[in-house]
Amino acid sequence: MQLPFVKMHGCGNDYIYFDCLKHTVPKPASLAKQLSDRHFGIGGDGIVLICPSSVAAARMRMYNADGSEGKMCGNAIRCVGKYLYDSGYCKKRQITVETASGIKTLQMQIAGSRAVGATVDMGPPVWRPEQIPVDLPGARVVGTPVKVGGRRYEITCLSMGNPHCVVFLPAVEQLDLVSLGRDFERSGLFPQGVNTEFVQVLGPDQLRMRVHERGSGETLACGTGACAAVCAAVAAGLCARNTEVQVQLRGGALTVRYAPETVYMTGPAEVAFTGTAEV
Ligand SMILES: N[C@H](CCC[C@H](N)C(=O)O)C(=O)O
Repeated sequence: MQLPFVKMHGCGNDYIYFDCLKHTVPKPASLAKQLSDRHFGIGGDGIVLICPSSVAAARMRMYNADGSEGKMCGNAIRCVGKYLYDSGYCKKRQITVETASGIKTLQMQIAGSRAVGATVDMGPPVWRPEQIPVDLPGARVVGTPVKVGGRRYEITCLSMGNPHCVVFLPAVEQLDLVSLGRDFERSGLFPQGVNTEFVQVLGPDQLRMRVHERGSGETLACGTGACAAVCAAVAAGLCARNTEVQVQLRGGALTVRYAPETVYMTGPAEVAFTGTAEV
């Protein structure tokens, strides 16, 4: 079966998008594994289905490269908004998208007849959520001491609709994220897996971050991860609340504001190419 797709990315966090408002995608989990392969498939961090919704402009379902389904994806939701706007499904500046972690509201950034990015109301963080049972001696909301891969770290765990573990380090560029990310995944601390962010504080409104994502490994950017990093930095007193924090990632920069009642994430959404997949 031939299925049209659009390859889009947010700061290099790239997914293969299918318009399920028109088409049906069979076995999305196995398709995600097949098409995400950067040698034998199209290549990507996973796939995203843009589906009908009775409560929003559309429903986003995203699958990581290993076929596991994620509950929220910050970079992908901006691209879903772009697709809905550019294709004429929803030619409005404010677009709602239903996700497995609730309905999110996007304010689209428009250039000419196309959307180029969005500010997303991501909702407030959930501290020490049930899917991250890090109940250790001395466990605290910020900076719980743990031993992973034989080394000591202080971790801050929270959910942005998906589970995150934030680790502040003096430098992140030289880290071996493949083995470090795998150590955290295999630590036994996170039975449902976790997205781990390694964060270097550059200033009160600037962070540098690398991320090892649950189900995809190191990605060039992670929208929910950037939000988790800023919330953890505010909780640790490293950034100020309600300040626009620039989060530098390998694939570009995101702006995150941890406001009194919610978290706003602003960033780009870009089309790389379109095509047809044989599924
Ligand atoms: N790997 C994540 C989903 C993708 C999140 C990330 N790409 C983002 O932009 O938020 C999970 O399984 O929870």
